[in-house]
Amino acid sequence: MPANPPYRRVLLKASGEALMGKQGFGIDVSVADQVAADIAEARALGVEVGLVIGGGNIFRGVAVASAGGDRVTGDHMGMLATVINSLAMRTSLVKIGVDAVVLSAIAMPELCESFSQRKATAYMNAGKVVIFAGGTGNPFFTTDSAAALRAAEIGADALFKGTQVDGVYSADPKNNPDARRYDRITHREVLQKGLAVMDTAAIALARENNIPIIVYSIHEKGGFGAILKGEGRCTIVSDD
Ligand SMILES: Nc1ncnc2c1ncn2[C@@H]1O[C@H](COP(=O)(O)OP(=O)(O)O)[C@@H](O)[C@H]1O
Ligand SMILES: O=c1ccn([C@@H]2O[C@H](COP(=O)(O)OP(=O)(O)O)[C@@H](O)[C@H]2O)c(=O)[nH]1
Repeated sequence: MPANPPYRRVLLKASGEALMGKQGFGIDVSVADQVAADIAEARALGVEVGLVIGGGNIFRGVAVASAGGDRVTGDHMGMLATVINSLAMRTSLVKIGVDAVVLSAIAMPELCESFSQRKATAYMNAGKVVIFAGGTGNPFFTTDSAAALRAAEIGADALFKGTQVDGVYSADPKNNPDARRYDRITHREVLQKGLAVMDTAAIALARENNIPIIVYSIHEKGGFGAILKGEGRCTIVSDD
């Protein structure tokens, strides 16, 4: 283990879709437990962790819109899905002794505290894992954008995107067997080439705030810790 992992504070965006495991819907507790174990490993390395979890395993707003319904209501439903996932992640973390708190962009005081930047920073300084629920609190955004926003607000050194694939490719690797994986690429190139691993608003916000993005597979057990130790498989998106 290096004496000083290169990142002191990171924001992890974990795919909601990954949380359903092989079930096709909802939460596979064994996946939530694995993500929690990976976060515990990062904490043991001395890295402070903020977490944004998606909602795609339960609901996406576009599903309502494409069925002829109201997109804003659909997005509200999607944001509520992220609260459900956040509560599940808190449970998985607390049960292995990791102190974690959920802060929601949408007030629901009976369930969790409301988000404020000052509260989030104070909890992180105190060593808690802060789980940011409810996305940005606004429709027409995604949890990728929420992750970039919260990363900037808490002064994260890096934004980790734990997703279904192990990095940024020249084309979507799910449909293109010939797609090549990048070890490094700049934010600008990802935007210019239209590489759709993360939404453009999130990449632009990270770029404006000089936050590198590390894309890796959330399914790789111990993958998060390995990258923090400078060993894992990933793509680093950075303008340096
Ligand atoms: N150029 C690319 N490189 C890597 N993945 C890509 C690329 N283009 C599209 N993708 C797809 O983007 C997906 C990740 O984005 P997203 O659906 O937002 O996942 P998440 O559930 O992590 O939010 C990957 O599963 C991959 O299939
Ligand atoms: O700031 C936000 C974040 C999320 N969402 C809604 O919540 C859903 C779930 O989030 P996302 O699709 O980003 O989840 P993931 O792909 O990571 O599972 C989205 O589809 C949107 O409908 C939203 O409206 N505003």
